[in-house]
Amino acid sequence: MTSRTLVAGVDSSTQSTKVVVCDAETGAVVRTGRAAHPDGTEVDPNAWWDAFTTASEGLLDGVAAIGIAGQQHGMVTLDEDGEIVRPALLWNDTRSAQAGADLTAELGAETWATAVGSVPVASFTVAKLRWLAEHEPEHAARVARVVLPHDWLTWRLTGELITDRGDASGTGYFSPAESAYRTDLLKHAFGRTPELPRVLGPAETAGQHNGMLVSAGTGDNMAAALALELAPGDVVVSLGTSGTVFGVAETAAADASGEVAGFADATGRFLPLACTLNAARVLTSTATLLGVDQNGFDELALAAAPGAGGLTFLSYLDGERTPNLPDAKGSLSGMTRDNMTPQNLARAAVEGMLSGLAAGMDAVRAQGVSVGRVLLIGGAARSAAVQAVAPIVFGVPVEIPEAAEYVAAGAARQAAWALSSSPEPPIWQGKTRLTLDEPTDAELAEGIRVQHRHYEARAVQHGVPAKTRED
Ligand SMILES: Nc1ncnc2c1ncn2[C@@H]1O[C@H](COP(=O)(O)OP(=O)(O)O)[C@@H](O)[C@H]1O
Ligand SMILES: O=C(CO)[C@@H](O)[C@H](O)COP(=O)(O)O
Repeated sequence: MTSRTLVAGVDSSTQSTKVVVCDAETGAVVRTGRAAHPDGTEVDPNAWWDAFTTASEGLLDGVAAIGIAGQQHGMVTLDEDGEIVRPALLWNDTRSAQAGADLTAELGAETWATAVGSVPVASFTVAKLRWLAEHEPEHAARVARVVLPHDWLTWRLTGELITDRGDASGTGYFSPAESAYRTDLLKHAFGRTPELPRVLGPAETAGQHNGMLVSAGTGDNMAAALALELAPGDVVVSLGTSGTVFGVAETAAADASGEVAGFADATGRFLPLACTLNAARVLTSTATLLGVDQNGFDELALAAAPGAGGLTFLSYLDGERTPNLPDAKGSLSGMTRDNMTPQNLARAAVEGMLSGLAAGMDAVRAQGVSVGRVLLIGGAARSAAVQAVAPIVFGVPVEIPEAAEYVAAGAARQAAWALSSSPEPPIWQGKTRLTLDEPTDAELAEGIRVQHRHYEARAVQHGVPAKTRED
């Protein structure tokens, strides 16, 4: 009997760590594990290590290589001794909104987009570092190294300060087009240049851990793209804590409007991406309000007619990133005595959350990404209501890849690639995909999108620009 080679992939995302162990040749999943992260937008990185240890317990025997994918942008600061200076500020922590606005005003949106592919809103590491320099100078003074969540976990495994193009492209001080750090921009934001992790190529090796090869790792969205083997016309919509829309591109994006982040991917190409702060948790919060569980929520939403009787839910429950309204609050509009039902509210939550992503899809499309079909992934893609509403709101065919942890699978595929020393990632067996029913009433579908855009435009018009806020 020939023994098969095993590889592991880790997804250290906002709410949890997931680990998958796969057959390196076929990609077949043989073991999985999971552990929760603490809530909150600032987290001690040691909690991610603990979650990784718990989630991977008993899974890694006989594994030849491992790759780590992580939530993007989080600011992990280390001192001279490698100690954590302060809890990491996560991608969804909006206290750095003013810093992002200031950086944009100081150099101009066009300059940032050209230099690093993105305009620095609150999520970007560069804005968080500016916030640290301004608000916690005693912590800033201790910072000797700045890394991202996946870099920190890779460092814990290997002792090497390593990153990859994909995750580095979310810092705001790395040029995806040039594949090089822009330390001038880091210095501009932070006042000096702490040590940064070395950027590896897609199939390079970061080091070793307990006899396993450790690959470069990457950001969670880049890992999902690697797992899904995106073809031209494929656009992913991921419904986790964040909502993201992205496709693979051959050239770097530079959107000075700031709606699309011009990231690099994990294969040497590019990953234009729009991100919202409000996805799966819009549904869970609304379910809690309605006193139902996820299945009960789906039943309610599916019992309402498309359009939710005219209710429009602008789901900015955690502020918003796209559009850039860090201080926005959610709103429910169009209420009448007739339409205020639990069914319509549940439906409006699904339609509102997905409409925000449809707007992101328009922005990604405007960057030259063709949208032939949507691949829907992430925790909330499991929702029957989401599956019913997504084809209506997106207006293109929607497929649900076979239930799987795509971020962790992408990290595992990267590990298999690093192990193979081949120029291309291994070809893994195609996963089956469920094609969702397409809408029959295009006019109604357009009505939902138009209504959402109307309220979104109003929110943008009345939104408080970061530069006029009082901290
Ligand atoms: N059937 C479902 N309906 C709606 N939401 C769901 C469902 N299953 C899981 N979720 C939600 O998905 C989220 C987790 O998704 P995940 O993609 O793992 O997030 P992240 O990667 O940000 O940690 C949680 O908020 C969870 O409540
Ligand atoms: O900030 C972004 C993308 O730019 C987020 O997508 C984070 O990478 C967090 O991802 P999830 O935990 O929601 O998957």
